[in-house]
Amino acid sequence: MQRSLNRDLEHIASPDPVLRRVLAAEIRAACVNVGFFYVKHHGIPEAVIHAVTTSSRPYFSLPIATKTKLDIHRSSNFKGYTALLSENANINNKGDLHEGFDIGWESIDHATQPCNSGPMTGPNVWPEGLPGFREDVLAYYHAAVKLGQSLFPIFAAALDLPENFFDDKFTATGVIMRLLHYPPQPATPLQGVEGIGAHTDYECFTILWQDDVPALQVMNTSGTWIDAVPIPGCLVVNLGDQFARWTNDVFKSTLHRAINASGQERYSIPVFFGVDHDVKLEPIPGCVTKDNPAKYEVVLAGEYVKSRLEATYAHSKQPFEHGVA
Ligand SMILES: O=C(O)CCC(=O)C(=O)O
Ligand SMILES: [Fe+2]
Repeated sequence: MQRSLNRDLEHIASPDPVLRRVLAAEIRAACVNVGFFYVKHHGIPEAVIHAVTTSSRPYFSLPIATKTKLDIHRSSNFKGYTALLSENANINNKGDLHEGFDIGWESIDHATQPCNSGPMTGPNVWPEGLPGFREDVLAYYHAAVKLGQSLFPIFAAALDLPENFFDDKFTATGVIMRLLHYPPQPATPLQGVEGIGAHTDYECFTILWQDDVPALQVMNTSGTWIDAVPIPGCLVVNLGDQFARWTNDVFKSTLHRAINASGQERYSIPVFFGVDHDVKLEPIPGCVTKDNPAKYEVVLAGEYVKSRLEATYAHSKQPFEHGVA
């Protein structure tokens, strides 16, 4: 992915509307043409990133039996551990060569209760014996939520909407965060096994931290895979299908995949920004025109994400349904 797709968020909350409009125009160009961009000056403190990435490694080094105690199939709302090959982002593949740990909204201090996030409502599950793990993961989650909250007004401006358009549609209860670990795999992957198969994301947008091991690839409009190499100090932002449906494909949700052929372990952290579960994804004003007629049926945001998650994990569900695992 070109370095010209690097957006500087320094002025994201500037009181100067001209600076915010310049940023919105740059972000619009990336969203309409590519659906992927890098961000620098994103505001997530280096110490918060360091803590969560340092906590992620010992988590994945836990014995498999410890990790599968919290297997995502034991949860009714997609929380916990996903084992190697248990997710399958591309249904034509055989399973993804990564393992993960998924959480949803939770207050750091237990003081506030999350409001209803619809079908995904439910407590997070936390492994025992890793002091500081929950705190480090939640600190990153909340810092990422703050960044996502600051991006929504810019996306709104990029769509020629009032900057507060998403304010009553995003309370952060639909935000899912994953710690991911990709073991190395051969440079020519076995047929049907990639780190994560070609897919589009399900929510409005994703903020991705990746370590310095390259693996992520994005498909361009000619159907060629382009490397989205890690850039120090930058995060990747990509749009997902909630935004594509809502904007009638004015904003692009682009196919991407990861293949870790580096010979080293790779770690990444995507945070997926879904809007509140009861938001109807009806075409945003201005996105349906004579030349761009409505393409999608109207769906509820939370039901939509739930159905996509169910499809992703369906192929590894059986042993849990029959109580074997
Ligand atoms: O790990 C990565 O670089 C990409 C992860 C991803 O695409 C996803 O989890 O949806
Ligand atoms: Fe993705």
